[in-house]
Amino acid sequence: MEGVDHLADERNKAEFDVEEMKIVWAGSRHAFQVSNRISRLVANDPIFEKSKRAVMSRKELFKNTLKKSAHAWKMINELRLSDEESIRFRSFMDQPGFVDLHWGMFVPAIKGQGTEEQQQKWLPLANNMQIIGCYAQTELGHGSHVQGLETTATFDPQTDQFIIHSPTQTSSKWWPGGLGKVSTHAVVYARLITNGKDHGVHGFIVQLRSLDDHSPLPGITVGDIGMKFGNGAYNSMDNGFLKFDHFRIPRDQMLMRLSKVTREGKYVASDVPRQLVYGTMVFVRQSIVSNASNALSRAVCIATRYSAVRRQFASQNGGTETQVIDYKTQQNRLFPLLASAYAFRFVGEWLKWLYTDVTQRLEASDFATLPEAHACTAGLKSMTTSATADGIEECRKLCGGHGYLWCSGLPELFAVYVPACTYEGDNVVLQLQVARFLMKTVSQLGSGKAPAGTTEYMGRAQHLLKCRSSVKKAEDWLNPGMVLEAFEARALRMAVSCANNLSKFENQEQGFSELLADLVEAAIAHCQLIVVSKFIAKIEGEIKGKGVKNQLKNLCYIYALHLLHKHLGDFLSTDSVTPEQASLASHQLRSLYSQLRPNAVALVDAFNYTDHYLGSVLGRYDGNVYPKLFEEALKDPLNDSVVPDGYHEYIRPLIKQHIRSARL
Ligand SMILES: CCCCCCCC/C=C\CCCCCCCCC/C=C/C(=O)SCCNC(=O)CCNC(=O)[C@H](O)C(C)(C)COP(=O)(O)OP(=O)(O)OC[C@H]1O[C@@H](n2cnc3c(N)ncnc32)[C@H](O)[C@@H]1OP(=O)(O)O
Ligand SMILES: Cc1cc2nc3c(=O)[nH]c(=O)nc-3n(C[C@H](O)[C@H](O)[C@H](O)COP(=O)(O)OP(=O)(O)OC[C@H]3O[C@@H](n4cnc5c(N)ncnc54)[C@H](O)[C@@H]3O)c2cc1C
Repeated sequence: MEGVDHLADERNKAEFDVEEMKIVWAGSRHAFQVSNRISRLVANDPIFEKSKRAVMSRKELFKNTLKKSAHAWKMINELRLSDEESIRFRSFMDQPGFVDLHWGMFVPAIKGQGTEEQQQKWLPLANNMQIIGCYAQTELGHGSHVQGLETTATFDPQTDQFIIHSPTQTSSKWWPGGLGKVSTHAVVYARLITNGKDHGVHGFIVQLRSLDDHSPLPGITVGDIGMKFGNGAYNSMDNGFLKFDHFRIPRDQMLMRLSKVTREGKYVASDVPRQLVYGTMVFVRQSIVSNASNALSRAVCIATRYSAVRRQFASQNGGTETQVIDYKTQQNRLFPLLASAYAFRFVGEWLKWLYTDVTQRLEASDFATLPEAHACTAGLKSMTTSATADGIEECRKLCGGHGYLWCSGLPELFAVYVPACTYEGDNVVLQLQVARFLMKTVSQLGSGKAPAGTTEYMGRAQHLLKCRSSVKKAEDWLNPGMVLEAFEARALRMAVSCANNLSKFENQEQGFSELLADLVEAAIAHCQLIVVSKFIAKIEGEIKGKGVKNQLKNLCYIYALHLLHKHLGDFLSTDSVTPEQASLASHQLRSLYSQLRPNAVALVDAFNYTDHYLGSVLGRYDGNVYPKLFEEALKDPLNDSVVPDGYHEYIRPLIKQHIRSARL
């Protein structure tokens, strides 16, 4: 029935102030107001309609992306939207496209690695979209191993130019988003060579296409790398290839904030760490963590609302059938994902703070926290994207057969999201960076240098290596100190065990390669500790609104205890908990699920997503699922006619042949 709220009973059960929770989720009242206004602006504009993406051809989809991006840009200018509002606008538009890389990587690369003069020259052009840029780092042969890139930028002192060249097929740039068909410019990463000496990988601003007719400049071969996973999905993006044939650029187009080449061809390295050339990746990894909570919360919102609508099997005494959300198995799969969405939100907020802090320190030439910022952004990017990709797929299964329909919104969400486990650093490669950082920290214990920040707990090694959890009853698992201690003990003991095993090898690098799998597990344990500790910090802070804090506490302990349950092998093998304590944790978890149950729909309403953004018949706000599933089915091109195209060619002859042979 149109206009009826099929989830009204669920909403009436809520034991907290949903409006206040919306503000906690958004981060502040201001952020909530911006999101609320901008999401509705996008939802109400027919240009941003997105229900036909799956049935569009690649060309139609790409052109549709261009149309949406141009319209968004027009509105952003006409309405004089601020940077914050514009970012929200693009996010609610919900269509991957070249603008993501222009604003997300090209502009930040110039800001982070360009000199003042270079910024003054290039940023106004980029900010007005008079040039459109991308981030061209990865090559056909190398992505993870950045130092293995093959593109060269050789300085020619005669002409005061760099000659950008792709010496091999594997040196072709391959993957950059926005490169294939749109970008006029790119920040290209290439090996800098002066006077025959290779100085490693540096960034260069390179024009690729004519600003008059968009044709590639002489010496440039560029195109799209082809279809990717899923219909619609990430195929709106023109990921591209690029080959240079001795292409020349002026010397001042090398990004020279970190190091420079003089007119005479002298290479001058500054005293800042060379890793700052990776700064754009650190920035994007940080934003990907916040984005993980967006993607996971969308999937969880769909699965929660649908699980409340969907009924299967009558209860034992007959009567109405059971809502599938009332099955403990459904709760055990769904509620930890709901808790994870909140957990990733809060750790994302904290990571944003950490990133801002390290950026300010770098401005003041304080590089001390850079390794930690790198480890946190790399590790949390890896951990949250893996959990989110798995979580979206679990939400699809939680919706049964209908979850597999494109109109559930989940297949496309998964297809768009899953490359996040690979881009901005393969998730295993990134956890190994965390592991290196942890091994270094462990090796320095006892050296008098106290670990700080997220490794501060390692400074309490003497206690954490010996302590026994004092949990005695299920309620003890609601004690933040006891939960944290179990996670700290597990993370530290896993890291120390790796370090001990490493020390048995004469060659550290060889030992590291042998122990890669254990090292990744230790890194994940450390990252999970960070997320749990930031969630606990959140619930210990000031939180307004009736019942809001209570709900967040439940979610926090569900998050922590489900991790304990999932990684029980780690907790038991490191003696961080006993089997009895683990069983008390499972008992507590079941009780928390029962407490969360009446609040589940309200907790996903607090995300404040419009039906447009969700893009799901199953996750509709009003829960009016079944008639809308029919409506969607009838819109399919196959239903344009009752007798399908091809009947006369392929079906009728078969049937007729069968009838003939049956008569024989
Ligand atoms: C794009 C955002 C758009 C937002 C706007 C739209 C709004 C929409 C809303 C939300 C958007 C959310 C985001 C969506 C994004 C979609 C677009 C995706 C686009 C994808 C782009 C890319 O993939 S770009 C290419 C990324 N490539 C990689 O990540 C490569 C991975 N490899 C590496 O980073 C490094 O090479 C590696 C870390 C593996 C290091 O290798 P190694 O050889 O060991 O390193 P070396 O160079 O020798 O250095 C050793 C030393 O340095 C330390 N270190 C390494 N990296 C860093 C760093 N970044 N910072 C600081 N320190 C670093 C390392 O630990 C070693 O230290 P020591 O051990 O020596 O102490
Ligand atoms: C959708 C999408 C968009 C992208 N956009 C851009 C872009 O805009 N610009 C850009 O420059 N790039 C872009 N990329 C490229 C992306 O950054 C790389 O694909 C990514 O960094 C992974 O590198 P790779 O492909 O070389 O993987 P590989 O390193 O080849 O990974 C293959 C396997 O090897 C394993 N492996 C590799 N090294 C190690 C190791 N040292 N130890 C243990 N295991 C290892 C990995 O875990 C993985 O299982 C994009 C990629 C995708 C999928």
